[in-house]
Amino acid sequence: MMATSGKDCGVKDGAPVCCNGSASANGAGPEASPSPKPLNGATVRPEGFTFTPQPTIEDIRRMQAEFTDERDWNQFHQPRNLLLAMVGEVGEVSELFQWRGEVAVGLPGWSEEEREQLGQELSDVLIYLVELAEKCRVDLPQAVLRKMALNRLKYPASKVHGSAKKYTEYKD
Ligand SMILES: Nc1ccn([C@H]2C[C@H](O)[C@@H](COP(=O)(O)OP(=O)(O)OP(=O)(O)O)O2)c(=O)n1
Repeated sequence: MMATSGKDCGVKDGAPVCCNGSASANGAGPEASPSPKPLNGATVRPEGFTFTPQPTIEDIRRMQAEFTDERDWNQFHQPRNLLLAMVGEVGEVSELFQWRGEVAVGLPGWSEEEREQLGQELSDVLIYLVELAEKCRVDLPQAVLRKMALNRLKYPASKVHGSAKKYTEYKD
């Protein structure tokens, strides 16, 4: 989703917190992106890819709400409808990958048309996900922060580094 670099999120007093950092924008692929500066010893990814900071998840919620209101479509956009619509769009993303071999980061060999198609299908998934969260009254950005804090607790880096095992497989 909309990611910003320069944010350092964690848990303080049992609650997820985020420290402000400057968000960086580039709006283009790896070549146009300056390498992000290391933060708190974090690894700098060699490809240096970041998202642009806008639109935020709230921006997307508002734009889709306007789109839906203008068409009198809320009657069709109940939670179950949105869930099924989102799953259908996930299927459309899958179609782009289904008959290929392993696909490497950056999608080498994909045409511009295929990349554009992927961007559209991923956007459909996100749009329906955000509206589903809205209609279920889930504050998605805050829910994500809490979930990522839980993930860090379940998977301490010092314990699971280099292993893809599920947390239930650890004995201690
Ligand atoms: N009832 C609808 C229909 C469409 N959309 C919006 C949200 C999605 O971003 C996009 C989905 O449009 P389509 O159902 O036409 O699906 P695709 O854009 O994927 O077209 P296709 O199925 O031809 O690939 O439009 C919506 O909010 N509510």
